[in-house]
Amino acid sequence: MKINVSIIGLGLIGGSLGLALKRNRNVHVTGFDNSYGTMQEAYRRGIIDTIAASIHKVSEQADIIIFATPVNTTVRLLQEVPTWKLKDHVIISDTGSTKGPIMKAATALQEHGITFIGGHPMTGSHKSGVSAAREHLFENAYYILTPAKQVKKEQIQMMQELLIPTKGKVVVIDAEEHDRMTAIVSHFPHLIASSLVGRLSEQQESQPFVRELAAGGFRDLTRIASADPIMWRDITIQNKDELLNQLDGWMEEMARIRKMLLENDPEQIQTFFSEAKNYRDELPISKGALFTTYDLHVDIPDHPGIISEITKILADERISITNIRIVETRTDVFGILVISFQTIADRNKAQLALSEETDYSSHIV
Ligand SMILES: NC(=O)c1ccc[n+]([C@@H]2O[C@H](COP(=O)([O-])OP(=O)(O)OC[C@H]3O[C@@H](n4cnc5c(N)ncnc54)[C@H](O)[C@@H]3O)[C@@H](O)[C@H]2O)c1
Ligand SMILES: O=C(O)C(=O)C[C@]1(C(=O)O)C=C[C@@H](O)C=C1
Repeated sequence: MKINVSIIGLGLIGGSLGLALKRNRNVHVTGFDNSYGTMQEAYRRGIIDTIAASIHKVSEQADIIIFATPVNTTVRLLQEVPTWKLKDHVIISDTGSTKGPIMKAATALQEHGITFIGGHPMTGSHKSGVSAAREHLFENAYYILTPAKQVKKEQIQMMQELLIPTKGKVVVIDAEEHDRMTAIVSHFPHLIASSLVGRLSEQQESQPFVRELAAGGFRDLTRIASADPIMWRDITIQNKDELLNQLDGWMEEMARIRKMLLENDPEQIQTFFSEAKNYRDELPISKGALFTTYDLHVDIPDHPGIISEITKILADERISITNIRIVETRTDVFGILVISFQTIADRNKAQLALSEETDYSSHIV
């Protein structure tokens, strides 16, 4: 018997989830999105098996319904759920970046005997929409579950089993704890990134050339400011209290930094940067598979045509590469070519092919 999963909202997360869940051939995915074009693309790309004719049709056959809509929309739709025709044993979940208001809306579902298990994959992108959806988005990333009170262990287990093909690390966390933790690691950094961009835009008025100078540092720190404003509007509204706590702490921190600048003590300034560097370097930052690449370093002789020689070997083996760059060209014999792959398997295959076809040594660092 197939498990019928319905996904509402087929953007980056809903689309990626459809692709990942369909790795289990026993899962049938029905999808609904309020953009018909999105549903068509999702069907064409094999993200969903069936397009639902309406949001109500999503629910009738579903064993599991997952909302992957912006969080304010999810709250609104959850309020409608008790009027939908549902299977008795249905489990409802979501992927929202905030959990407080969603779990509150879910309380009403419980009163109607409907099971709700909140969900939040801690991976994503500043890109949105179905075209950004990727099957391996969730690999190695934490996938948080926040079950409503009274949800049975077996139902949580069912949800955990459903998520196995995502290859994410499923953990159960209390919703309040979730919102406090995601405020510092995700939501507040988005506010800071957007406000830094705002500062640059302001300074550009008096110094038009300044935007041309924004290089790697500014780019890395502000990538997330390119994320979808509707998604971040909703998250900010829903996690307002935790964000205010973060902002208060940040303002105290900025006052300390101001004092440090005024005192201009080299030792104190170095300690400030050292402490941050040491802590940052030890962080187990999970990038989420979308931006994770697996690099192979190849020692290459410094002669023209070397890159095309190597890419031809990889192309003949049908190995896709996501990036290729020379990180070091030395005046002596060798340079280092770094080739990035999307999977470990591709990197291993490439290393084998290069060892068979060339004398260049390669290393995984
Ligand atoms: N983007 C991320 O990095 C990320 C990561 C983890 C979790 N999330 C959460 O996952 C959810 C989806 O985010 P996303 O990045 O996939 O957004 P997205 O914009 O890529 O996709 C949202 C989809 O929902 C559809 N939609 C909007 N209103 C709808 C409605 N009323 N009925 C049906 N479909 C509707 C949109 O057309 C769109 O296709 C959000 O709750 C977000 O907080 C996002
Ligand atoms: O990688 C990104 O661009 C993200 O913003 C992903 C990110 C985050 O890390 O803050 C954003 C929102 C989520 O709910 C989870 C992950």
